[in-house]
Amino acid sequence: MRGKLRFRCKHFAANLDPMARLAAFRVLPAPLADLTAAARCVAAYSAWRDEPDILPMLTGVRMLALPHHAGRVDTMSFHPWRPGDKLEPGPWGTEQPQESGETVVPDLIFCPLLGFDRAGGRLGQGGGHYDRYFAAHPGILRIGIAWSVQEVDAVPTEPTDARLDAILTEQEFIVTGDRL
Ligand SMILES: Nc1nc2c(c(=O)[nH]1)N(C=O)[C@@H](CNc1ccc(C(=O)N[C@@H](CCC(=O)O)C(=O)O)cc1)CN2
Ligand SMILES: Nc1ncnc2c1ncn2[C@@H]1O[C@H](COP(=O)(O)OP(=O)(O)OP(=O)(O)O)[C@@H](O)[C@H]1O
Repeated sequence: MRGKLRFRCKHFAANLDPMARLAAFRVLPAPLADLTAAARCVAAYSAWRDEPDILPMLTGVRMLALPHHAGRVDTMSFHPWRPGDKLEPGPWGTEQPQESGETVVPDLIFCPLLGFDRAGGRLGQGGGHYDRYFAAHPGILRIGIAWSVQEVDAVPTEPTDARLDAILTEQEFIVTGDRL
């Protein structure tokens, strides 16, 4: 399923009309705009490969944080980051903030994914990094970010998978939990 979804995502992104790409993920829908405005800290990610770039849409938030790996390890933390701050390659190939020693626990996490379903199922890159973080911090709201073509009927779930509260695509805001 990961292979199929990577392929889908790559070709969808490559064939996106430039105007559609410009318009995608530019404005937060109302419930998310209110939540991010009220949040002390919002976590996002630095777009990798064909992932949607959501950072331009989040310039107004009080504090932004990005995922950080101290090494090729299971765990992940979040470091405060300001637009313009330097990013460097992390141990898994994604870009991350420079080591600052400063970690923060966000109130809301916008997370990347490979696949999602309408029950809040999420398929990630396979490291279990977000799942472990969600398990350790169950109170944090989890909003998946995806292109609409990343939807599948049912993501195969494991007991350790944490369900998303909602998913935002270039077409739709899908509420999947009862926390929003
Ligand atoms: N933009 C972005 N940042 C992110 C994630 C993500 O999915 N997207 N992550 C989500 O958890 C974490 C990084 N975790 C990752 C885990 C595995 C692979 C991975 O399989 N990468 C390569 C192989 C890398 C290798 O083995 O050296 C690949 O896909 O080919 C990538 C990221 C934190 N930051
Ligand atoms: N809370 C957890 N505690 C311990 N192991 C976990 C936990 N969550 C996931 N794992 C393990 O991590 C591995 C990868 O998990 P999974 O396939 O769900 O990753 P993913 O959701 O695709 O990746 P990611 O969350 O990094 O985007 C699996 O072996 C899984 O059992």
